[in-house]
Amino acid sequence: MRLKFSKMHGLGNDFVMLDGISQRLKLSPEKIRQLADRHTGVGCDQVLVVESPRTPDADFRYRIYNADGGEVENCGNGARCFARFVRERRLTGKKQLLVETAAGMLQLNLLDDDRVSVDMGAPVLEPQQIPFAADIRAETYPLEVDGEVFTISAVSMGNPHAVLLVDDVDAAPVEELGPKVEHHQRFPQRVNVGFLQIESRARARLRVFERGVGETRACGTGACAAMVVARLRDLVDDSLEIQLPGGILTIHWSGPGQPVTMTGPATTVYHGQIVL
Ligand SMILES: N[C@H](CCC[C@H](N)C(=O)O)C(=O)O
Repeated sequence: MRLKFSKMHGLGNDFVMLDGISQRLKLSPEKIRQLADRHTGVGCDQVLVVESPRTPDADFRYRIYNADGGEVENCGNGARCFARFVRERRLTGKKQLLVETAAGMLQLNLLDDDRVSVDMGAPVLEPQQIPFAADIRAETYPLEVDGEVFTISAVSMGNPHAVLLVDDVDAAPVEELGPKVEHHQRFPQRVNVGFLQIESRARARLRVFERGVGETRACGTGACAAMVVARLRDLVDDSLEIQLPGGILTIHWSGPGQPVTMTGPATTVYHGQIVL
């Protein structure tokens, strides 16, 4: 199968973007893993597929696959790159897009300063909807890992996130603790793991060990989850600049039941073809 693709990234969280409208795609988990492989394929954190919408008021549908081949519900950096991709491929002339994802509808806005703003929807905090094994909803939960108890918060942005507060992200045990929390039995669908350092009520630093990928240079849904957790604990105000290893995302959230808005760049690196 010969596939045309675009290689893109959002602050270094990189993607293989596929137009599933102009070309018929049959992508098994094995083919996704092959595409994502940084030695034998194109190499990326996630593979994103553009499809025609299934509901009348949506402009497109977009599907997200982690490098391990698993399909997931949401991808914030990917949503920004998606908006740039469909414009550059002339699949639309619009600057405001309504897009179906497995997590629900996303509103994407291409801004004049070349960034993309995404209404990521409202966070979900009920444990069983995250999903996370807990009797009642709380701001924080004790999580035992190898006999040590860590304090986490749990939230869904359509995809599950655990957030831990740390004093210094550079010294955070991302590689060692990340996979153990990702695969913790209290997260039946595994989980993305954020390490969050609050610098002020308007600035924070974040590293994310992503479900199905490992540590990425940025994670949009992770930044949204971190904002929600910090805001609920009254550590930040409604607008937060989050510094990730790959760069800065601006997140706005005015409180429970309200949507989280994420704004940042989306970059096209090159276009290519691959034979799978
Ligand atoms: N990098 C993506 C998150 C992908 C989440 C994926 N790792 C999952 O399993 O939910 C983002 O910018 O939101």
